Amino acid sequence: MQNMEELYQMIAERQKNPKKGSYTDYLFTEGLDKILKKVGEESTEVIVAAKNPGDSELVYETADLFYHVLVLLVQRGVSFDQIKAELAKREGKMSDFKDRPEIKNL
Ligand SMILES: N=c1c2ncn([C@@H]3O[C@H](COP(=O)(O)OP(=O)(O)OP(=O)(O)O)[C@@H](O)[C@H]3O)c2ncn1[C@@H]1O[C@H](COP(=O)(O)O)[C@@H](O)[C@H]1O
Repeated sequence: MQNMEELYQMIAERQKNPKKGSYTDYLFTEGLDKILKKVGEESTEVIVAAKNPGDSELVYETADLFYHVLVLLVQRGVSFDQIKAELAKREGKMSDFKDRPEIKNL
């Protein structure tokens, strides 16, 4: 079983030591524009899958999107720890959203 952090490390390893013929290597070779196109494409596929009945397509497309976002982070040099730190900063802080003026006016 591969968690997100392990997958990130695997992708980073592919960038450091390219494995010819691997899809990840193909993305890094093509570069940022290609990776961004894939993130956009996979995002659209998640949206369409979410509108369709059943979970399997949504699960499949979400896994594709997560993978491509991780490739993007590695390509841009953003570490997994940076994402974890950002999420940790939010922990317990988002519950006060109801006190925001724009929410009160709803
Ligand atoms: N999690 C993934 C993963 N998710 C999706 N994909 C690839 O993403 C692509 C998405 O399919 P598409 O039809 O949209 O794209 P495509 O037609 O193949 O490619 P394009 O011509 O559109 O670029 C498929 O080729 C999938 O194989 C992934 N490729 C690799 N991984 C993991 O990445 C790690 C490294 O794998 P390698 O790159 O194979 O070494 C391994 O742990 C893999 O499990």
